[in-house]
Amino acid sequence: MNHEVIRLSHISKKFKDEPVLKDLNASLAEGEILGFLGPSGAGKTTTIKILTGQLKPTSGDAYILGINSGHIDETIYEQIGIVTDSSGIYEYLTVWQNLEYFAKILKVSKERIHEVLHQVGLYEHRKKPAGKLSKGQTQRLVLARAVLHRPKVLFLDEPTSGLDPSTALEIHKMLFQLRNEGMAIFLTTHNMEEAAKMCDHVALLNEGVIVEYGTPNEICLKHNKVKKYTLQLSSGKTYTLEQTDENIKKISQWMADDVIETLHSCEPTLESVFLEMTGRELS
Ligand SMILES: Nc1ncnc2c1ncn2[C@@H]1O[C@H](COP(=O)(O)OP(=O)(O)OP(=O)(O)O)[C@@H](O)[C@H]1O
Repeated sequence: MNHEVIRLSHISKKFKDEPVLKDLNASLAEGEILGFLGPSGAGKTTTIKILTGQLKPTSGDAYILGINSGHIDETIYEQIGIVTDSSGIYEYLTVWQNLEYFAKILKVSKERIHEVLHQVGLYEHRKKPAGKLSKGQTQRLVLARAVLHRPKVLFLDEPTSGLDPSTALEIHKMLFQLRNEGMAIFLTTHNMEEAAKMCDHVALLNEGVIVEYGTPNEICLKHNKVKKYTLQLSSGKTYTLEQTDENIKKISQWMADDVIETLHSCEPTLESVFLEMTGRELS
């Protein structure tokens, strides 16, 4: 079994008297991606801040690399990488100079800068001022900086938010590669499709409560109580039917009459599970 690198144990957080996180429990092992999914204001960033020692929980314990996050010192930053909105990139420095600056602080070799620039596909752009990069390229530079020192744990707050689908796909490929190298990735998103594709485990967070936790497949199967089918007939009409005795007879008759063009089962998605459990859409 893979080594556990993060544990949230009964974490609650209040700002003044306002409860923002309520009794969160979750864990992340090396070589895995954990997705924290929830709409704006659900408490995702607050959870990252607690895990990285930037905020103290009101109750409960958070552990990172075996250390209680309330007792970590700055040496922990040698082992973690954090990517949030505030990119911390210097616009007037080139791509290379930006990484060189952080490499000095983190005592990372020049060879590693070359390696990471190739990995994120920015080697050709290394002499460009960071301020002239596209949004997707900037995001890749931020990611390059965060993984420069080969952290054991990487925190990503909405890594593909606002990116076009093909750039988002490139970021996904990079994250898979990093995960396969053994990095543990804690990812927040409100993109359920991204989560279903990327994450080994997901926590569905609503108003500070984890309403569902497991692998995306486990969660969808658990909510696949009423089986449904969509059909398109040769007349062009489409139907979504629940699996009842009456509908099975209807479908069998259409089959016998050879009037079915397409027939699919409709399994729940993380999006539909979230809607079912909370009555609200994610995005
Ligand atoms: N320092 C703070 N003081 C008071 N309230 C705060 C503070 N930080 C966050 N909050 C509140 O806590 C709640 C959760 O915020 P958080 O930033 O964790 O949400 P989020 O899920 O990351 O949202 P988003 O997807 O918009 O980034 C929000 O209602 C927010 O207003």
